[in-house]
Amino acid sequence: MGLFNKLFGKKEKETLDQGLEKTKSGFLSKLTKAIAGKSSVDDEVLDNLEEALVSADVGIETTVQIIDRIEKRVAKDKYLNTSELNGILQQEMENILVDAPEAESYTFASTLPAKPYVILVVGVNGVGKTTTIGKLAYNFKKAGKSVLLGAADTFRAAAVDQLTIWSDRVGVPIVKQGMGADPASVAFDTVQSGVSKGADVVIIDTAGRLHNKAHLMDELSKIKRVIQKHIPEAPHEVLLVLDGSTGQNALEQARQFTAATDVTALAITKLDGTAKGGVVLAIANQFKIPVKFIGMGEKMEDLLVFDKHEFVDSLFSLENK
Ligand SMILES: Nc1nc2c(ncn2[C@@H]2O[C@H](COP(=O)(O)OP(=O)(O)OP(=O)(O)O)[C@@H](O)[C@H]2O)c(=O)[nH]1
Repeated sequence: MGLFNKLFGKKEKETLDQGLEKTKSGFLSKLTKAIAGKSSVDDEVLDNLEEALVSADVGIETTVQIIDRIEKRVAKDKYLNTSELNGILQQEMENILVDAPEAESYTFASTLPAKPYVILVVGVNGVGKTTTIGKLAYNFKKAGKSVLLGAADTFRAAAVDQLTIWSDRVGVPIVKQGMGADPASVAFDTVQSGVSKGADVVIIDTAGRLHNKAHLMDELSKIKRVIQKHIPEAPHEVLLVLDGSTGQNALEQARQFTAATDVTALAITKLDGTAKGGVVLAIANQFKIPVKFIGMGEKMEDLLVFDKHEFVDSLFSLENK
């Protein structure tokens, strides 16, 4: 994503490097062990690489694909030095990560493809959905955009309260109704207000109850239908928030949400402080949905626009600068 590289400054790289420390400490030590003292890429090297990837929660399926690609590129028993092999592994890990179609790529600062640009945020409770919405609002606002939030998670009073706290903290308006109100009605009001106020970005929070797929599907499609009464092309983004620290469980949530609605992008949170950062590769690869944002901490500044090159590069970098 050339578009994002410009925005990936020293500060972002530091946040990424620090946040991924746990993931890479396990990964890199196994990687080093896999290659150390080897003079050729034999089955043992490949087995050890496989172990390094699985231990970082890249998941069996994706790991096997990466190893297969490496095997195809590297003639068996051919000598490669450590940096050559690292380079190939790094490239193949990047290749696994899907890019958003050019038309759907955006940064906080770039001109958005629609006005208002409507982002519907989905995900189960506790994954960091509200925090991510707050961080998105902060970043868009900082880039000079007007933002409106919609509290369509009306199932729990706490969800509306929490979103209100973020709207105050960031200084952006919020549309809400009473607890138990119809989520679709809140979404309708929010988009209507966004249109009449000329907002650049409308971000709508939804309830993430997973106990019943049919229910989730109905609720999300109803929300979409009412939004489309105002803007037929909206929502422009359905952003699924997943908690990266739950590793393979996040994959299960992705499975359920992608079955219930058309998810267009992923935000993976809580990658700081977990050794399971490789799950980003597993999720992107398995669902072929681009990761657009990653959460690297609880503060407003801790949401990064995902850059696959920088992400993989960080997994391989030995020390924090
Ligand atoms: N370390 C870390 N914590 C995060 C991140 N994102 C969110 N959190 C924390 O995770 C917890 C849950 O976040 P919420 O935003 O409240 O989660 P939610 O999905 O909206 O859940 P409910 O509000 O319960 O519906 C909070 O304590 C956040 O501060 C992140 O990227 N890193």
